[in-house]
Amino acid sequence: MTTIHIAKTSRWFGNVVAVNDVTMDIRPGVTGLLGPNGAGKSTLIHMMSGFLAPSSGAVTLDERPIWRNAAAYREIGLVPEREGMYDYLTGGEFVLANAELHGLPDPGAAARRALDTVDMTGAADRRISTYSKGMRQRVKMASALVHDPSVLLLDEPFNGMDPRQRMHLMDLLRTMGDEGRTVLFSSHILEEVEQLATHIEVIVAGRHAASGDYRRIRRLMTDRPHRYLVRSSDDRALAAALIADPSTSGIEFDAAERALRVQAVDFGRFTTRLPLLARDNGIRLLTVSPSDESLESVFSYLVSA
Ligand SMILES: Nc1ncnc2c1ncn2[C@@H]1O[C@H](COP(=O)(O)OP(=O)(O)OP(=O)(O)O)[C@@H](O)[C@H]1O
Repeated sequence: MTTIHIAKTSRWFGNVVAVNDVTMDIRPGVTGLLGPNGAGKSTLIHMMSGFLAPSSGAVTLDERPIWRNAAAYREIGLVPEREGMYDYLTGGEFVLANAELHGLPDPGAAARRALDTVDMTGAADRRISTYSKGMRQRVKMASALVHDPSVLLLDEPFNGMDPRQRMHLMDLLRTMGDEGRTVLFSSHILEEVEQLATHIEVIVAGRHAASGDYRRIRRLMTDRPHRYLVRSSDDRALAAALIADPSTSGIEFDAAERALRVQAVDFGRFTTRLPLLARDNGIRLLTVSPSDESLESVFSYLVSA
């Protein structure tokens, strides 16, 4: 059972601060590292896997520093986002080369076991250049697992996978988490993280924004104020009715859109109250559309909360 502890850790590149004073623990089981593009997920993962030194703070594996600690590397498997594979090798040769680099006592057996875990035994003798995106991903997984690490870190592993490959990988990661390994994967898609992770850490613009199980993260994301664009048969009367209702905290008329811009207190209350208010006042609703549903706006709300 292994825990990665990230303590007051920052990493900057020149004057770009990629990770800013982050503190979190990654424990056994499956953790999702959720954040929009450029949030600092890869930089954090590279520090956890010993590829990158923190500029300040510390990243440790059961109290031992990871940076420049070969013993720690033996306990960590990394599936990077980018592909650094030799296409002229077969999948089997690639995994075997990794087993040999780790200095394992029986590299052949270790490679066979890892390929079997990811269901690639049948395709192990084919060149990597002939593999689909999902097969390449599985071979990367096998290389990361070849030394039977207690920690598995995966950077955006579901990118470019079809639904079947996605399900297969989810099952595999779930099993590893259930076995007591410490599994962390990054993603910018909430639904993906919800399906798999028992624990979620959210990172935005290099800062740690939230942590908890998916219910807590989902609640944080839906209970925030929402903005809607609303058109109706009588915008003036609707605005008067809405502003008198506790579900609404602000309204303005957008002349260019010929619509109301409504700031709702929270999602659930507004969406139940709006149709009732319209009906009671004899108003027809023509358009109701959320105007700030991008993941970025959700994330920036979390950071400012
Ligand atoms: N080697 C580097 N040199 C300069 N800037 C970097 C370097 N690596 C990362 N950054 C910057 O640090 C920030 C965080 O990048 P990072 O790749 O960690 O984010 P991410 O959440 O993994 O995003 P993505 O999902 O797009 O890869 C970005 O602004 C990025 O441009």
